[in-house]
Amino acid sequence: MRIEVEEKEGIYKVTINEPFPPLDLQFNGNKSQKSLADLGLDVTTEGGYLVIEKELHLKEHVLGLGEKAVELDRRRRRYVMNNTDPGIYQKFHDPLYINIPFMISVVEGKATGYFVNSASLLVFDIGFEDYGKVRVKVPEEGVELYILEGPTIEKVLERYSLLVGKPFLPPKWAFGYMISRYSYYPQDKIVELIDLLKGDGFPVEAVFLDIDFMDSFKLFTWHKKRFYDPAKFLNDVHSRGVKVVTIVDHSVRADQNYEVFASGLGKYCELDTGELFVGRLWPGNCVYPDFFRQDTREWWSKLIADWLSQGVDGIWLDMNEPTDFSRIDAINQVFRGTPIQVKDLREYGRFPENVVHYFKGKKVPHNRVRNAYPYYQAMATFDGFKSAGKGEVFILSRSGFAGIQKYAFVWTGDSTSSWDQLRLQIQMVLGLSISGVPYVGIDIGGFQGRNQKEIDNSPEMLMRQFQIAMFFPFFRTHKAPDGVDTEPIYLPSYYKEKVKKVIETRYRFLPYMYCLAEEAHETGHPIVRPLFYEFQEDEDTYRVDDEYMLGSWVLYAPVIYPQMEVRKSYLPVKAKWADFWTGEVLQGWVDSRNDLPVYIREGSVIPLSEGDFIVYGEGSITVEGVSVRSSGKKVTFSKPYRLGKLLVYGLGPERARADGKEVEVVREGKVTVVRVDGTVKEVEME
Ligand SMILES: OC[C@H]1O[C@H](O[C@H]2[C@H](O)[C@@H](O)[C@@H](O[C@H]3[C@H](O)[C@@H](O)[C@@H](O)O[C@@H]3CO)O[C@@H]2CO)[C@H](O)[C@@H](O)[C@@H]1O
Repeated sequence: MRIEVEEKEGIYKVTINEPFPPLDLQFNGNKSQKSLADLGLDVTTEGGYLVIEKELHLKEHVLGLGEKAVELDRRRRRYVMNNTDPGIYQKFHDPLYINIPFMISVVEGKATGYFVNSASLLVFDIGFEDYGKVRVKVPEEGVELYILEGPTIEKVLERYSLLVGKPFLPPKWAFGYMISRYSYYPQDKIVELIDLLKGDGFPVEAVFLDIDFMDSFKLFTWHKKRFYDPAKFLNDVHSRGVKVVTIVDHSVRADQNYEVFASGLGKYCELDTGELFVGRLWPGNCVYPDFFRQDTREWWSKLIADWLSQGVDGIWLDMNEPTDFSRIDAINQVFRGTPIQVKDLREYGRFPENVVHYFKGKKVPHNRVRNAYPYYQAMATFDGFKSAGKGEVFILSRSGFAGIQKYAFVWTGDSTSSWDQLRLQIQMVLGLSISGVPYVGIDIGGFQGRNQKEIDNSPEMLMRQFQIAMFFPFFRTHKAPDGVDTEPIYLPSYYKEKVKKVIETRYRFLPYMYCLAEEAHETGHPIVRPLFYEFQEDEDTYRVDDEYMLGSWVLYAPVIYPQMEVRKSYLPVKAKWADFWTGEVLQGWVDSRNDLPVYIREGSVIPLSEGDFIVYGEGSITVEGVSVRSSGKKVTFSKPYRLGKLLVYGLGPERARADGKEVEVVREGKVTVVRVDGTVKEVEME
């Protein structure tokens, strides 16, 4: 076995034999003096597999690996990395849509990252098969492996994003409330729905069009009756300040009279015999672009650019694991009319094994690179935005691989509206965040309609889903055709008001969330974070995965149990916290009776809507190019700033002066409110 180790700035690259990596990472390291053993690793071969091994310490935490329907600490389980459309999933189902071969190990407070640059079916066994070992099975003869030094989890993520790519910077509207349904139509009803929502006081930033907007599911077409005048539709929606995002699957209808199909011949996935691979998806017989090919990506980018140029604002890439129904349809066909029901067809929703791609001048079996398909599709789609001259990019992708953060938002797919899944959805979102994907969210409302007994269609459940998602970067309601309506206007008044409060609170924190998006773009830091990200040495935080942080300064402990009156939450003891609503200063295990338990960490300067700021002790932040500093007694802006109110937590002032002039100071509970409402450079408090 040939093994080479290179190093550069805290990153080690281990090359084993002759790899064929899916991502071309520009590393350029120097030859390292360290051996594999010095890095705590061992590599062996076992029945055609490479096996990478390391010790699993008794008090080690293992994090990451993308979208996994389990607890955030991945110990004592085996994970399969193979992008899959599960149709429906519950906790512990594996694999799901997004698989990222990147894990972070934390041993005695010291974090180290491991990234395996392979898009084939890897198996990560974290102390399951062998109690004291982490073993990664690679079905290849050669592989590229990167070890990323910490010592903090944050530093590992910074190094990972330097290596694999930094998150793109989305437009501000992407963080607002968006509506979606499988499927909204006809066009006038959508406009009416937007008016109803807005009329009831709900903001709407974007509307998503699911597959029924197309003519016979042909990509880049409009259904002639349902969208009788697309230009009018786009104009009607835009004139209401709302963006339009359309779904674009990877399935091109195989139809000689369909221009897109004809224009792409020679660029689709093939079988190893050289024949075109004709599969089945929503359009019936269809073909799939081979996104591993440069010429396919260029062709696709042009299609995307043309589509966007009519005024479409965003693209939703669905089914891009990639999924194909041909084998599922064939199996169902065999048993049609019999009492036999095949229970789990998930395995068969993937491309057959004899599909090949043309990648970097080689003919490669699909399974060797499968997990990177959505990455290359998203890359080509992103380029489409650029060639259309769009200043803003919005892509939502269901599947993903390492690097998807450079191009897209992701969400957790076809979730279920059940109590069990409330906690699971938080875990899945945080699991993705900690795997380098900051723009993530869920189907608020739970996608599944009425096809399972666990589904809870109660207003309380819908309200709780809005609540858990309050600070998730992606914030969209979406539902299957047979489910209840999830837009909040359909809720009974008590719950409607509660959801309004969630949306208002989210919008209140949007300026802060956007600062975090900028931080993610510059550094690779996640927007929502598990508690252990901020408090790596606090062992309690590794088992608390029903709370999350928004950046470093806001902790949120959503209510996830039915009829819960008191929410017990953990506020890490290394910091001091103030209840956002009351200003009460707290620490450790606390009880909250509030529906939205939000806590502010000491040391924060947090921009809110309407030019307001929270200040709690000494801290700083940069918002829209203005850097804001608080010494606890004085808040200074680097440029004149139109300030609304300062909400001062902790010890409040008796008197305040803005640029030397006395201003009003009032108390709201334990929060001191300094009202300024004007352009200032400095506010002093006594
Ligand atoms: O564009 C329409 C929606 O497409 C996605 O969801 C589909 C999913 O990918 C399919 O696998 C399938 O799932 C169903 C499954 O086949 C069936 O056995 C049963 O278990 O129910 C599953 C869910 O209904 O159909 C889904 C669409 O119904 C995408 O994830 C959605 O967001 C899109 O709205």
